[in-house]
Amino acid sequence: MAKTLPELRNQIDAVDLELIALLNKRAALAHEVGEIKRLDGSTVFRPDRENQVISNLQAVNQGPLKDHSVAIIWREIMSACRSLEAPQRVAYLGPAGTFSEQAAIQFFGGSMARVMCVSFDEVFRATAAGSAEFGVVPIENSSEGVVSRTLDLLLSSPLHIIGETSFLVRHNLLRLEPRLSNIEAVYAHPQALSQCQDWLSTHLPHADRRAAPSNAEGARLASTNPAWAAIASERAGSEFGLHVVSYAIQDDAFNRTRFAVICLPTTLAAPQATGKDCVSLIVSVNNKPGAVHDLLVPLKRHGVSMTRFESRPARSGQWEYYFYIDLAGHPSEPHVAAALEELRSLCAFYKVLGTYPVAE
Ligand SMILES: O=C(O)C(=O)C[C@]1(C(=O)O)C=C[C@@H](O)C=C1
Repeated sequence: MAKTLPELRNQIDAVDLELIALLNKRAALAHEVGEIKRLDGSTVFRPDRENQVISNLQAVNQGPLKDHSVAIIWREIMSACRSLEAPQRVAYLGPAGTFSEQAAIQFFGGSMARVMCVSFDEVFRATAAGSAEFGVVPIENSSEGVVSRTLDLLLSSPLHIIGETSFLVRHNLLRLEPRLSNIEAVYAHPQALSQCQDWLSTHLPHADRRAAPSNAEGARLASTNPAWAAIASERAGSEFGLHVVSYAIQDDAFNRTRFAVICLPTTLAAPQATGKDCVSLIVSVNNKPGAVHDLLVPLKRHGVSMTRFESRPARSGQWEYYFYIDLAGHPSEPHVAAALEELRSLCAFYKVLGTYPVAE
């Protein structure tokens, strides 16, 4: 006979009692690890170890929980364990409700300490100055391309990339009034305005498009005037008491944004190899015929795949460029090390931005 609702709930309560005891047992062990780290002065947060923990569990997971859910649950468990030592101070573009905040929570879990900044420049400054241990910044969007300010800041910054995270970004039109009519102006970060430009031209051709420092700040502005709207996440809407007038208005249904996690090399050295890693570099070559082709030769020779290739003007006025290159692999693998060494010998400028595990 099928179990009744009270019987099932009693069983769930009993399992939860076992879980809370086990979780606390786990937290006590993690705390012991934390003590060892405190004595030898090493960093509490070890993203490579966390990825290993999650992939070990996914390998034995028989469901019904999905592997993706296992990753989310254990990220939070480890975030809670880390916070017993000291919560990681993480800088990102605020206010509350930005996609950067969502990215930071996805990477560090909800037990981090939040350092909200007014611009990407401030995220870099706060992280380099030590008021935050880590920074989270958007690096590229699948429909709009690179976030050029982030790339330019990475060039001159002492910070390196130790991780990445990405998710589908859904933009919504938010407003005090639950209607699409009589909207004078739409506020959003310039990236969001351009990711929704077709929708805006079709549905709100007469509304003024106004740039805000962040989508969440746009939502705050929209909460001050009923004739204004904002493009932002549902979370930002509920933060500022706005209605969602239209859902998912981004022009590309698969609009994905990738974020980089940055820190000083003294906070955390490059994560160890996990088997699914990436090396990010910035290089430049002297402006001569075939120079870019030459860059690719060592990669081909040593069998290293290039997963990304972007260029940014070097601002020398000479039509020179910096190339932002991502390679699959880890420098501890001999073929990757050999390719990097050869590449370095060809470049007028060569900077390793970081080596880190690739996001799922
Ligand atoms: O294994 C460690 O180094 C730990 O500190 C334990 C633990 C965990 O909870 O499993 C916590 C923090 C680290 O980021 C990695 C893993």
